[in-house]
Amino acid sequence: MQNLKRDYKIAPSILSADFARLGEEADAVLAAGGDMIHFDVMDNHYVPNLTFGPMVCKALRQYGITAPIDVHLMVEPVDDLIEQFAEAGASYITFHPEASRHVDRSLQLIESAGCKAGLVLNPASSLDLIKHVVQRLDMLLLMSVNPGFGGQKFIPATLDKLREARALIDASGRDIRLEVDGGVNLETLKSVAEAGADTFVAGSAIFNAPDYADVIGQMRQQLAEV
Ligand SMILES: O=C(CO)[C@H](O)[C@H](O)COP(=O)(O)O
Ligand SMILES: [Fe+2]
Repeated sequence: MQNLKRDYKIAPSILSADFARLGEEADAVLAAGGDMIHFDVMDNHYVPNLTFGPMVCKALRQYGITAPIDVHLMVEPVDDLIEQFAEAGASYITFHPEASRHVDRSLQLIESAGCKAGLVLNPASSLDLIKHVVQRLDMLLLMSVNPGFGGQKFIPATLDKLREARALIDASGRDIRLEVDGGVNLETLKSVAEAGADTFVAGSAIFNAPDYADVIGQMRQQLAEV
């Protein structure tokens, strides 16, 4: 057992929630122990699926959600949506570097809009992509599935990449959250935490369970053992 003593955060992805009752669902996962809402924005262009935009983020804030909202942009281009999401109440805004022509500029736009900034790397994308912008990052999100859909199987090569990312983050001297997204469940969570992640997106593992508090409680239990 390692004792890493990280500040672990669980980020339920509302991609797997009942969209007809989104406010109640967001409330329920937070009451069940979730730390932040993971908000997957898909444009049917960068990824082959279509979800929701800033109006829905704003509606969640107006409904009374005060927890951080972690906006994962799977859109191309990126910049036009940054200000809109900041105004809609986003806390973190992360994007895929391949989807922005000027990655450093997009990161600066997020910071100037008053949000925490992050990059998202697909399974085949190299960690070299963060090398020259690491001092602008508040979050690095490693995809452990190809983006576009919930309920996919965790790609095991992510574990080595997480270990490398953890070393890069520790060497940077910055407080950067290392988030993992895709196929995180009670079978994969512990190995992901041991590999260095501190923030865990889970959609289907939580929303497809009959009792959100029970599954989040089991996740916390596993994290306490890392
Ligand atoms: O970004 C995503 C997909 O592109 C989702 O956040 C992710 O897939 C969560 O779903 P699950 O936990 O069911 O894998
Ligand atoms: Fe996501």
